[in-house]
Amino acid sequence: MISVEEALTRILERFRPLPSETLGLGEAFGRVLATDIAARVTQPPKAVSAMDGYAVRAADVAAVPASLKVIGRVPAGSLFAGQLGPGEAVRIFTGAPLPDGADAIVIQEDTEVSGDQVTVKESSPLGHYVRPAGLDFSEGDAGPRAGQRLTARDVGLIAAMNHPWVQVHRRPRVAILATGDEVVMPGDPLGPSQIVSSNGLALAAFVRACGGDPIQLGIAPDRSERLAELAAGARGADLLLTAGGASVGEHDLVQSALEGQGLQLDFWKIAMRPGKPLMFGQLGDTPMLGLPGNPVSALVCALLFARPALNRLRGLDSPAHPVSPMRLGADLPANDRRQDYLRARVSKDSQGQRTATAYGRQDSSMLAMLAAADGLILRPPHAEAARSGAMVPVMDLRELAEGL
Ligand SMILES: Nc1nc2c(c(=O)[nH]1)N[C@H]1C(S)=C(S)[C@@H](COP(=O)(O)OP(=O)(O)OC[C@H]3O[C@@H](n4cnc5c(N)ncnc54)[C@H](O)[C@@H]3O)O[C@H]1N2
Ligand code: MOO
Repeated sequence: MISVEEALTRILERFRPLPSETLGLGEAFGRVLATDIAARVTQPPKAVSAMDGYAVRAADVAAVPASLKVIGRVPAGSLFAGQLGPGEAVRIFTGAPLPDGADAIVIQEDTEVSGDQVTVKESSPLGHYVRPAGLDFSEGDAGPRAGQRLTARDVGLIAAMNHPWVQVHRRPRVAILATGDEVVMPGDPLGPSQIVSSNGLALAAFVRACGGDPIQLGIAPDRSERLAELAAGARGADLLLTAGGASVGEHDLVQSALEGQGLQLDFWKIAMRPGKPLMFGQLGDTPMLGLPGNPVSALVCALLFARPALNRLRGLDSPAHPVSPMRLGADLPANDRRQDYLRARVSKDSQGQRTATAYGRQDSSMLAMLAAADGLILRPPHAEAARSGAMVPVMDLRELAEGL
């Protein structure tokens, strides 16, 4: 058995960012930029008013009340053709360019209008309510960078920088193959000793949450030829995930069946719980992660190993799993040689201090508990017994995996 760290290092060595593609900005949310963005325009392009009111010369309204002659109006999107002279004002609206000669805005609430005269009741210092050209950014300024996952804010900024298209990394294509004679799809006829398959659908959802496109290869029965046939559908995918058949029983056929198809095994078995029988290798051009069949093991391994691989494929450079220290809510016994990921409830006290309490029974078949869990308490190999109140590392499932 190898350590979790070594397994992750060996997995990540096999993955490089996928090539980029050009996408309309409207489709780019959540994708990872392949190039740096620089502003193609200056925003705002000219000095503009930040309020509805009157463009004035600050000097003319230094002493109030001041009576000015309104010589025109300038809504947003137009330009005032003339020049504003002493004793004059121009009616102006939010976002409209300042007329030449004006250097301050008086908001309309501080004025009284009569005919073409406006009486200004409050003075307005130089530059008041004026947004100078380039306040937000100037042409050539740096925007979002290559390797950034685009948020709604980024999309807004890139649009404002006048880019209709962006270069983003292609989404990883992930083939998913569930295995086992005992599993059938939800809703299908269920034999007396059969159970409903959750792994394929859960992994596909997880792949989507990680920015990939899942390809369902179906459920392979425990027969090598059929398993190999279905796995052949992974050709062209960026990653093959199998679930089940990874362990040591005579019916655990994934390794032998795929070795018959040229699988180059890199490693098999990790000192972790859940997830010990995980295997990693290469089937043709496609890296393959053989996940254990227990639903919790499959998803925890996907989180620990498939997610960093997918992050690398989609151009993100954040393979590490964020882990934060939390207070332990109940005693834990000493650990054996497998690194443990204990499903736990996390609560927050009034000071925001978080406490993680492991569920009593930790069985890798218990999907309901995983779904209810807020976090995974990380117990390194041979960790000593820990008392309630001790600080322990926890992976926060609610913050972490965009949907695990
Ligand atoms: N003698 C040993 N037995 C086992 C060992 C071991 O070291 N020695 N390891 C155990 C561990 S740890 C795990 S984890 C499991 C993993 O086994 P497999 O990857 O071979 O998975 P299966 O045997 O195919 O299935 C395990 C379990 O999960 C259920 N399952 C499978 N597929 C699905 C699915 N699509 N949806 C829902 N549930 C699924 C299956 O019915 C089994 O109950 O091996 C231990 N055994
Ligand atoms: O991954 Mo097995 O995870 O210990 O049941």
